Amino acid sequence: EMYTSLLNVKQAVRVERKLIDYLRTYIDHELDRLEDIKRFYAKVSNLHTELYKGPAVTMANPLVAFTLIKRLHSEWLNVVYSNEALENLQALRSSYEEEEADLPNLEDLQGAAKGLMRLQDVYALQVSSLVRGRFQRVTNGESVDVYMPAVSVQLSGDDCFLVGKVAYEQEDYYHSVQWLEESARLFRGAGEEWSPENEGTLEDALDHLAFSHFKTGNVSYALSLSQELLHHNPMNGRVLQNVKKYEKLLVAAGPPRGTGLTRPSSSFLRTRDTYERLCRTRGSQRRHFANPQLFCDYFTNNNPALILMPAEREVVSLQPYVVLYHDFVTDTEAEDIKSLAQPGLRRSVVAAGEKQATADYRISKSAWLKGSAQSIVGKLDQRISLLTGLNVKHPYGEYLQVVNYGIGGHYEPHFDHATSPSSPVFKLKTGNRVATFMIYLSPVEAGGSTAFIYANFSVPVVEKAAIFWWNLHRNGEGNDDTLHAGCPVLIGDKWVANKWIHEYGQEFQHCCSLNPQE
Ligand SMILES: O=C(O)CCC(=O)C(=O)O
Ligand SMILES: [Fe+2]
Repeated sequence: EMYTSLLNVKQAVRVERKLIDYLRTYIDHELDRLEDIKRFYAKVSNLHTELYKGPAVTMANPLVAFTLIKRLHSEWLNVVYSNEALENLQALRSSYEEEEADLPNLEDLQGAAKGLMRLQDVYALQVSSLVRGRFQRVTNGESVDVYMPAVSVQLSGDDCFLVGKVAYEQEDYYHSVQWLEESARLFRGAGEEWSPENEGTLEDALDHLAFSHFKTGNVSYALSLSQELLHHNPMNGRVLQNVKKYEKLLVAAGPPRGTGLTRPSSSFLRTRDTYERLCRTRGSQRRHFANPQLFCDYFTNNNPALILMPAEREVVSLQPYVVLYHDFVTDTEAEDIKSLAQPGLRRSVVAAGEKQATADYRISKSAWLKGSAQSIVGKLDQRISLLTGLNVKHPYGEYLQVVNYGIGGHYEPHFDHATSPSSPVFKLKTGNRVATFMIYLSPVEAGGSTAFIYANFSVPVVEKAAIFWWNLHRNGEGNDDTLHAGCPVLIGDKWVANKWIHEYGQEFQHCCSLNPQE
């Protein structure tokens, strides 16, 4: 599950570097082999142009006759049946196989492709721009850059084919049409040139594209693509059948209907539009001047420990109550926390009934850090306690959960608190998650904001800052306004750390109330 954490993707670079070395060795050996063959070729052809001009004369020489017979009996055989090519290839393959455990698998490829399609959707990116290495969306009929990458990578026809095929296999023709269209265009542009690394061909792209169009109701386009395919391969029986079928359908159906290209439905359609709007606009926070109750200050919480080093507090929202503490951690602390977490990173899970399971709606890896009182984790606990006035010691606070997002990594709208009595949140026997304290351990170049769906605002990632909110009303009921999400990371390597604080242990710090409004 390499695609679920950018850290693992970075590690994959090292594997490819080794493969490059293996391929260099292979090429060198093959070049040596070809040199040897060329030398033999030159030797024999020289003999024929120089020595054998008058055969009767030359063969009278027993040495010439002997070497001819020897060559024909053994030298040619050794050259033609040489095992060297196979040995070279086998050496390459066995080196490659040594790295196999560290190579991405099919699930990784599919996960990465789905990540690209997620970014396409959430940020309304144009596929035709993406394949040119640009992150653009159409606004008022014009392509505008959402982000300008420092390095731009173009996609090949085969790259697009693979993304399109992942969509196609999920019967998601909305995406397969767009990606296969680009694939066919790029394959056409590349001409008939064959590349050994490719998985698909123009024919494959046309085949999948035609069927995708047929499935979305565009029969006439499906027909013309199939005809184009037959032009390249007139003997493809299946496509010949399809052409007949499409022609019949077109006669029967009369003039074409509008085609139905709609995005596949998801589990959270109701909040999807708001979620995506909040992710797209970095400036979707409310304006401070619009509400004087939203302010910035230096906060000490009346605690002597904070008087000399007050926290820079920014009240972001009142309902739900959300605050940002700027510069909550130092660069070194953030780096240390990330390194401590690295060995323990595992695919993130979500509550599924009483159990926990992986899900497409949360793409990241996470690790739990216990840490003693003297450790960095302990120091952060202390600082969280000072700021929030809450008891964060285990089991009143959960261990620190460090999260690293993957390709298009995200966490769709959810509550941090348990919404069912059977939730694993209650395993600690310290009640529900009353509050969330989340630290942004890295900057993110684009995307990755934290969006509050019902409250209608989003907070962009602020490196080294921490965000805090109450999940429960004072009467213990969950506050629905805290429905929130981690937007897909467009560009960057996003790391956060979650500290979830429970109800118990706070009796003197955070008083209960029966008023459901508080
Ligand atoms: O990464 C984010 O911005 C939000 C993460 C989150 O909500 C969570 O981990 O529960
Ligand atoms: Fe959350």
